[in-house]
Amino acid sequence: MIAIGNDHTGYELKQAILEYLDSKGLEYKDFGCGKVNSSDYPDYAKAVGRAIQNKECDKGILICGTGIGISIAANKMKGIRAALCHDCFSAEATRLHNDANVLALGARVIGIGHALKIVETFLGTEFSGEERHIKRIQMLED
Ligand SMILES: O=C(CO)[C@H](O)[C@H](O)[C@H](O)COP(=O)(O)O
Repeated sequence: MIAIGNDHTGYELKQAILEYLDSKGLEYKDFGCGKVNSSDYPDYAKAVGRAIQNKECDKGILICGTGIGISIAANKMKGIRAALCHDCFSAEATRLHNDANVLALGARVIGIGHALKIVETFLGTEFSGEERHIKRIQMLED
């Protein structure tokens, strides 16, 4: 189950991602926000992070204007490894090496087509499980 959340800047991109997830038969839970003029990205980072912490969801996607604020917020939560990715190489590497459980995107930075490829890459890549990466992730947790 994928948790998804966005601030006001990310609504259109989220709708495109939801359509993509539907087309692939992937289940998600949408934590907002809807189409509003203004909202505060920490609220949505917190909702998505909590859903992962309590194991309601196993991965998350967060969107704000740059992806920066919402990833900073998510990364303050224990067990959350949010990766801001605007290219497929990073999206693949962060799954392989960091076992990132949240993908952050900047809706004001990249186009929808590119973002969907990044989502596909992120969701389609498994953690490598290599010992050195497990050790480093444990160091992050500690
Ligand atoms: O947090 C951000 C920057 O790191 C996001 O891009 C926000 O979406 C942005 O700050 C929202 O700005 P706005 O002027 O309130 O639309």
